[in-house]
Amino acid sequence: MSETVERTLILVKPDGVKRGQIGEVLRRIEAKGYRIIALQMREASADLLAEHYAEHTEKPFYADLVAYMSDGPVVAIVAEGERVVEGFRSLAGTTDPTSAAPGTIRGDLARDWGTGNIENVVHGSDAPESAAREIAIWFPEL
Ligand SMILES: Nc1ncnc2c1ncn2[C@@H]1O[C@H](COP(=O)(O)OP(=O)(O)OP(=O)(O)O)[C@@H](O)[C@H]1O
Repeated sequence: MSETVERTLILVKPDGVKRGQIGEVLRRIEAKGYRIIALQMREASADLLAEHYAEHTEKPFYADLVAYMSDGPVVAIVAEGERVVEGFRSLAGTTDPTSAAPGTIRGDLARDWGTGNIENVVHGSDAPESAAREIAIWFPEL
């Protein structure tokens, strides 16, 4: 890897898997020009989610977040490319799908379903340091 090549951890969350959006998310990652270097479908255990969402375990929405993220399999993806961490956040759009810009994954593929959860189809690491931490959690073999 050259010095500017980064990796990021992307999840297609259970709502995206259930709604048949795996292919569309992969298509957008590849259409942008990032390389998919690892991919797996799995159920996220409570322990894995506690590690992944370590910064949120004390938040009032944490129990609902775990219920949402455990409600079916997720697809974990490692993508690679120059500035891919920032680039995928830009493809994903803002956290709240109602206000996420059209053209983004969340803006185009998600909305508020009245469940009380923010169901927003994808996760993307928010910084190169979190990407390294999250990739080690989901893909310890990498
Ligand atoms: N106030 C909230 N109420 C309910 N769920 C929330 C709330 N804030 C965040 N979440 C859920 O927790 C996830 C992680 O929150 P975070 O603030 O890290 O958002 P994000 O960085 O946009 O999303 P992600 O980390 O999944 O890419 C969100 O994607 C959403 O599913």
